[in-house]
Amino acid sequence: MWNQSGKRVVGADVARVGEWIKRFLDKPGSVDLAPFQRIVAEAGELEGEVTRRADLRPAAVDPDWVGSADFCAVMREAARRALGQRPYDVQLVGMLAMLEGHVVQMATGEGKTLVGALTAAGFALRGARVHAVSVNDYLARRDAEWMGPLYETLGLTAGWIAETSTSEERGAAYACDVTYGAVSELGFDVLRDRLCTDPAELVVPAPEVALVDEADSVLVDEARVPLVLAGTADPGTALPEMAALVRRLSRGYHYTIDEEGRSVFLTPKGTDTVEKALGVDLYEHPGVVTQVNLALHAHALLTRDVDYIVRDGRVHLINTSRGRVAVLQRWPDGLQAAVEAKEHLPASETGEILDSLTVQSLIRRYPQVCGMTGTAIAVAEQLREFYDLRVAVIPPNRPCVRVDEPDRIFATLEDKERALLEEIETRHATGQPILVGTLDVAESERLAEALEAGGLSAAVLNAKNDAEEAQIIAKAGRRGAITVSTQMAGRGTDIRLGAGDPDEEQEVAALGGLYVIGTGRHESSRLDDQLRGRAGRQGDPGGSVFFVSGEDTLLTAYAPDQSLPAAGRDGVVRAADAAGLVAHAQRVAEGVNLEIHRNTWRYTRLQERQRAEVLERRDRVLHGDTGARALEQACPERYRELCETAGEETVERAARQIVLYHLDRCWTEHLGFLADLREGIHLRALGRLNPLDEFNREAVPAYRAMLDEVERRSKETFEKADVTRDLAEQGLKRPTATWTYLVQDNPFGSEWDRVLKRVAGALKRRKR
Ligand SMILES: Nc1ncnc2c1ncn2[C@@H]1O[C@H](COP(=O)(O)OP(=O)(O)OP(=O)(O)O)[C@@H](O)[C@H]1O
Repeated sequence: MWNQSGKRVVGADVARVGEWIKRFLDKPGSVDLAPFQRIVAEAGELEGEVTRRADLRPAAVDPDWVGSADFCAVMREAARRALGQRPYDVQLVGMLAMLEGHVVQMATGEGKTLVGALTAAGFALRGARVHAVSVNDYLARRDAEWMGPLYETLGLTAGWIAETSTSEERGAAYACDVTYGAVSELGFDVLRDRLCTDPAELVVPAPEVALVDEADSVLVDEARVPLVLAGTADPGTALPEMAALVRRLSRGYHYTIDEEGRSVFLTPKGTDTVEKALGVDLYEHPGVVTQVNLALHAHALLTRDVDYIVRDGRVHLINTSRGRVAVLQRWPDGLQAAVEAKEHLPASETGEILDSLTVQSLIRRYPQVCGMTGTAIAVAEQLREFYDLRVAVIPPNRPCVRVDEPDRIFATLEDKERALLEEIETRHATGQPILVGTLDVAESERLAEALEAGGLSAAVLNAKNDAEEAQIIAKAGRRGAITVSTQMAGRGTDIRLGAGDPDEEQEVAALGGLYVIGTGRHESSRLDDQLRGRAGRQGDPGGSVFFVSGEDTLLTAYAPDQSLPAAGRDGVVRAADAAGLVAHAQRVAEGVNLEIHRNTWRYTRLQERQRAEVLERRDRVLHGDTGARALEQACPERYRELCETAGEETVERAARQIVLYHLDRCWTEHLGFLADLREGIHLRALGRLNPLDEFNREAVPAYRAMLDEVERRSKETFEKADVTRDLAEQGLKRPTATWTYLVQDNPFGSEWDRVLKRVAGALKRRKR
């Protein structure tokens, strides 16, 4: 990974050399661009001739034409005519790399929206249906509308879906050549289709091409997030008395928290206090232990304004890598109800999980995947491991001349914060616009207050006010602006120097452009790079620096046994190996997250295979007469008899309904079984058995048994049902209301890890 810290770029030439070295270092994971560059150079020669063509799209598109020099020249001309933007050579190179099925890395402000649209158009011209996977509804709509004229010029159609879209609107959007939609919406539609009993109700067409925006965030950071379809909603279990009880406990005395802040354990003293308060022996009441643990997790490990905010009487989770409210997300395992109880709120609804699908599995359904992002190289190995994708690093249109300063490292948080305020004050006095990236909402508010107290006013952009985002961002590049923001990995954050005013732009450029200050290194170097990338877009001048302290969570959690070299009197740590320690902590954090990803994937892989097989069966039943043939074979007498009285068509329709009902019902039960199995699998690990092997050993026969059960129940129903009457009234009642949500990544590591720690903690206690 190219380490930004310590890199000083002083001019365009150095930047070019830097790019070359970067390409060399990145070689193992990145795609060779030379063939694409040759095609684009050839396209340049065709430009004059193509501009004279009246109709750009050839009468019949030969799939091989897509990707040729003539095709590139046509796409360039189409963008110029439709949008008034002539794609740069690097944008065409990016398009060709995506058409080959790669993930392209292009820096902030390089025009990825246009590259994505050109690529989508290319796939569509080849005759494929494209789903442009966005990160939110706003961007899905914005990009579809913004790029609409380009598609039109090429004789193609584009549509978008959002949370509020009706089923007709969805149907119309999916009928387009290119459909833009947030990853969650695309997934929810797939899940909802899962319950259809009439082929006419299906909304999502067969997956063909997924073009993923912010590919690292969707394909890696959010890959583990399960999208859930639930039915028959019930209120969750509220635990106000547990919340009240744990509120009285003190850290260190009643409970301890592990170094990474992922687990919390009751001390023997804490166990006594809880047992006395509840009047039960915890060891004999595992259900109560779970409730206490959930309440304790909510109390001690989840912090308001860091992990979530409370707005309009509800808990809203914060997506820490985006610094925004994670719409529709919930925590798993009753943790949601525990946090609601902690905040004195009524428990929100839960429901029986009818089906679920991880983002990774959703994307892997598509035979062709490509993507784009500002930071892909750092996750090149994961993209290859989990999706078999390669990364193409596209050079910027104009070399980046941003100055990335080495980290400023301090012994204590206090020293760091003092120096940070001084730096902001000094820079601000020159008029240079400053963007301060904080690690969480609480910090952004604290900093804005401290600045205010010092007579400086800052615009604050965080998960609490993301609706005003565009306006705040529009002003962030103005002379003298101070903007304090939580992580803004989200697209659409284009900070223009001087906010579009040419005179002010010159003035701000002369002051050094936008200066980005990070108040701490993130757990992932990609997030650091994304923050830096806000400055120096399209060859603008700019600078960036991170302030780090030995008391930052990154260091205390991931390098707890190592301490920073001694600081000078001013609190600054100058020794060269300090930067190495910070980088080490970040690598450990990245390693831990990768391991969690791998572990989750290992467990979900089998479930996903089973799911795919069940869906295949379901499809055969839904679209054909497989259900009827199976029942005819299982109960020939009954089948013949019913055909005679009710007619073959009615019997076939009823058979379809019966088999689909039991298949869906049994799958839901099987999912519940797998969840319980996984929850309990830790006990095998204590018996020195490999939990994953054990999980698979049980999950496979359970799946076969489930299929037999579908057959048995279908036969039983068929034997006694009155096929001429409504089957729902005869017990085949489907959930009347379904709802969808995402399960927020377990903040405490893998389920297994957490439960194992809990059990080990309990055993340790008992041994004393
Ligand atoms: N070929 C072009 N000619 C002129 N302007 C362009 C061209 N391509 C893109 N732009 C403009 O550059 C700006 C940035 O584009 P866009 O928002 O797509 O960048 P991005 O790479 O997606 O950045 P981010 O990572 O912040 O989302 C937009 O205002 C867009 O109109």
